[in-house]
Amino acid sequence: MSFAKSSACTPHSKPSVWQMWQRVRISKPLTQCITNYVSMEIMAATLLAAGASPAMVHGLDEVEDFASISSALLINMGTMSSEWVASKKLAAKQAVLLNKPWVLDPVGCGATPYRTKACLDMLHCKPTVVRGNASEIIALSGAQGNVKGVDSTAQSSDALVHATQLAKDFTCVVAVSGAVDYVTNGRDVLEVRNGVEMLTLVTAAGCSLTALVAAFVSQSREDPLLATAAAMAIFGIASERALETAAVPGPGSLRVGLLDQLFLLDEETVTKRIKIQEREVAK
Ligand SMILES: Nc1ncnc2c1ncn2[C@@H]1O[C@H](COP(=O)(O)OP(=O)(O)O)[C@@H](O)[C@H]1O
Ligand SMILES: Cc1ncsc1CCOP(=O)(O)O
Ligand SMILES: [Mg+2]
Repeated sequence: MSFAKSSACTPHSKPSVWQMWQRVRISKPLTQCITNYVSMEIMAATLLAAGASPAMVHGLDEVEDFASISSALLINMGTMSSEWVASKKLAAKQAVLLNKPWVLDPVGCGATPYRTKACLDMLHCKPTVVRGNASEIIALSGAQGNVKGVDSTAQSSDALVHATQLAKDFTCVVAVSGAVDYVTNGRDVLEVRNGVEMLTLVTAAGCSLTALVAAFVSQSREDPLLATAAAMAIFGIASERALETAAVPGPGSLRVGLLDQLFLLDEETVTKRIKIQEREVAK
């Protein structure tokens, strides 16, 4: 199945990527982000530009109540301490209790034993989706990876087998980003080929992407696999347009342009550029 030209939707077909995005733009889901100090501003800006309503709320005394009123929850392991981890567990538990989706970004998993254990603990709190770079997903699966802090040293294709196993073991969707993004529920695999390599030089680009996934998934509960791929494709297309239109083709302009393009992208551009394909896997 290719989604390249499939913007139309009949009563019996899946909603298109564009339609999934419009649900976000229309509903403006309140998206609670328990994230890291680096990403807070760009993540909030990304969600706003794409049509969602972000709130960066991580205080232990408040997270549970905030999770109750939010439509989506993003939990990011970037700059953590034991109090933050306690907040994350409380919020995730509340989301699960209220049947709300939550999305995990295991930033830097594998870098230290403390971080790896904290990410694993969160994985046991039943995320709807996990999105990480290749090194993080490999480490999360328990395999020995080559980790360099929060950056990946592996190819996304190397992490696909680990992503698939994690998705099966934890009954969730797992997305690995990279030159090709892979999104799997343990059985089906979608490949997303949108995006630009320079995103790896924009700090918290991946963090922001994961928050966007949370917003998309909250409005397309029936298909978290496609909703995750949709968010990744939209983010990738916006980055392509941002780099093409930048006065200075560097990470600074890409960062700003990405926000502008998330605001400006229209259906024709998305339909023309989208590169989501179902990967053929032996079943
Ligand atoms: N080599 C690449 N070519 C194109 N896009 C890439 C490449 N590497 C990463 N990306 C994109 O950059 C964004 C962030 O992914 P990544 O760098 O893997 O995550 P993180 O920032 O968490 O390490 C994603 O949209 C991904 O598709
Ligand atoms: C640099 C850094 N250090 C701790 S969190 C963080 C941001 C990581 O962002 P991303 O995972 O999107 O590259
Ligand atoms: Mg990351």
